[in-house]
Amino acid sequence: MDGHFVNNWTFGPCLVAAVARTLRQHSAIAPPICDCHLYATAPQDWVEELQRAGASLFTFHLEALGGGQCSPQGAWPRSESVVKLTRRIREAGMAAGIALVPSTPAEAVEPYASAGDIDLVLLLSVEPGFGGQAFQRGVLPKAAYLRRRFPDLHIQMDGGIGPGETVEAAAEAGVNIVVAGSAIFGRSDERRSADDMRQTIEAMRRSLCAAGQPPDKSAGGQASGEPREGVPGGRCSVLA
Ligand SMILES: O=C(CO)[C@@H](O)[C@H](O)COP(=O)(O)O
Repeated sequence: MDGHFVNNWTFGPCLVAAVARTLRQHSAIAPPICDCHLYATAPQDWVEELQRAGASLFTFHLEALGGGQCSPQGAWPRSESVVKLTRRIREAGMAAGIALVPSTPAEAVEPYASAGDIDLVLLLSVEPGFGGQAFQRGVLPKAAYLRRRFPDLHIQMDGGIGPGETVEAAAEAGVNIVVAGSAIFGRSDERRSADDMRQTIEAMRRSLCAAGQPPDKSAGGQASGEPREGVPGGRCSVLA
């Protein structure tokens, strides 16, 4: 958070570097995932610095680059500045993600997902800026729509998600990565809370597998359904 795109400030590359170092030492996932979601007006200014800091996933807001608007004819553009940024992110060796605030429709990201410009779409399920807000169920149809259109795409959801109803609804809509703040940090049962959410997502992936959507083995999918060629699904992940 840069204090411009949202009215809040979090941290920059120095802390990302410290987190990445800690992840390399302690994460059970090798190589670890260092997921950076930029609430920044100029995400393009941070690519190389975050790559050097150890970021593995760089997600920026489509709205920051003016990409959340459709044409008067109702068409969603594939903006050159967005494509250029996704290329730079990938050339720097990171996965590229596009984030949408709750009011930006899923269609806005379709041109990039269709063209294979991105690895992930992040759907915010709260207004950006602060943790501890209530989950907005209205974003669920966006996830379901994107999952139908792009079975291979990582769909991440962030905001107001915790064990139980919210993670279940997200998983059912096709989300395969959830980000949780208050459901994990500052709780005495943080491990249980994270495990619980992970299990919910994995169980949903398993049932989608059974219905013909097996896991993406290349991404380390853990669902147990028999993989069927050409019918992908996402890796189950909980990021905190
Ligand atoms: O950055 C944001 C919202 O701006 C989110 O990442 C939230 O901070 C997640 O926290 P909870 O909603 O899970 O408390």
